[in-house]
Amino acid sequence: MSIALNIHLEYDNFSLISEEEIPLKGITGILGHSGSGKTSLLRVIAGLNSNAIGTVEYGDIILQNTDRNTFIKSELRNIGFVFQDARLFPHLDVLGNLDFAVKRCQSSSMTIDEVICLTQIEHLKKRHVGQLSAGEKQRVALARAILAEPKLLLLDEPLSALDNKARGEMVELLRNIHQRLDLPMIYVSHSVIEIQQLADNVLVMENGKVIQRGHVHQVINQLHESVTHGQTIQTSLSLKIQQHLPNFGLTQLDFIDAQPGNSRLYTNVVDKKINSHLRCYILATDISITLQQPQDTSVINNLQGVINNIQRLSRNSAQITVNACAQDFLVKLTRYSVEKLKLEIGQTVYIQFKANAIRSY
Ligand SMILES: Nc1ncnc2c1ncn2[C@@H]1O[C@H](COP(=O)(O)OP(=O)(O)OP(=O)(O)O)[C@@H](O)[C@H]1O
Repeated sequence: MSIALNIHLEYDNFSLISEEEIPLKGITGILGHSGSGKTSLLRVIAGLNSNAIGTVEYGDIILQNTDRNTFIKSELRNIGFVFQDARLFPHLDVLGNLDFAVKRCQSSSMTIDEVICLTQIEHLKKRHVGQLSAGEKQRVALARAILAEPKLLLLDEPLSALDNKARGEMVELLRNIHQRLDLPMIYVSHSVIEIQQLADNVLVMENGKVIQRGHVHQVINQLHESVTHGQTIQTSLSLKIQQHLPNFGLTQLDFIDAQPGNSRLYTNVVDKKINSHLRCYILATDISITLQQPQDTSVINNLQGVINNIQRLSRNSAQITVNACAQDFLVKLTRYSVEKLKLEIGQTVYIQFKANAIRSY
């Protein structure tokens, strides 16, 4: 099932044109600069933008069809929305805010206590909204949205006011909730890392249009610097947890489809079960290239590969794509290094990166 959009929305200096099919499975990330139209698109889906012209279909349910004068009101769409600012009722405590949602949804199959447990806010029940941190407010907003039992949850930059640690915890929480409730989500952000860590499919927006779409790793590995907007290019991948080496503070990883032991990689110890998958990324600036197989090096990760692309990024830097173990790795080098090593397409090289270069939240 999917949401099918064929929409045109016009403001004075901006138009959103979207002919898109968004899968109602997994988490879809929408990535783009500020002002690219991400929120406008979410608002159209939620029924919060009645100026939009065209059709919005949820499976075979028509949510909007301008030609037929059909427009299902937002409150009847059964679509949850968590905004950038949590939008809680400031005069109520946490329970009061959640009770309010329960009263509006007569048929909730989850109890308020179950949702409180799921969103890990037991200790906040009696607190007033003014006594909550930004991350705590977002948990409560999430609990409130879940209590209404939406069939789809829209999240508009819910982590933008959080520090790095709280972001990591929220990403983990959102992933758990998605899995436990099998609740499709559309998640908007301008952070490549948030989208990389959370989304299964990604749409990239620019100037009111979707310019790129596909599986998360594929889209992120093809992002152009104009979209990453100062965020470093990265290799996005999922690796299998092979074993933990607690004495060294390391976890051994492998490519998901690789024969065991063929292509060992190491990262700083990760709290995940053996054989589970780690969604991770390596910044292009964290990988270096050598022409000979490194010997006696302190850099723990070394892979042989072949250069399959060299792209100039600026006057003095280039992005090199090295295919190693059937995975493309993106490497950012200075023009000086590219010329010094005489790098060219088809050449066999070795890439190397430290354990802490394999990052995840
Ligand atoms: N109600 C409105 N009236 C006029 N212009 C609007 C309105 N809402 C949004 N816009 C304009 O539409 C464009 C897209 O806005 P939108 O909020 O969808 O972008 P965004 O990608 O979500 O940005 P951000 O990441 O900053 O939230 C912007 O130029 C914005 O100024």
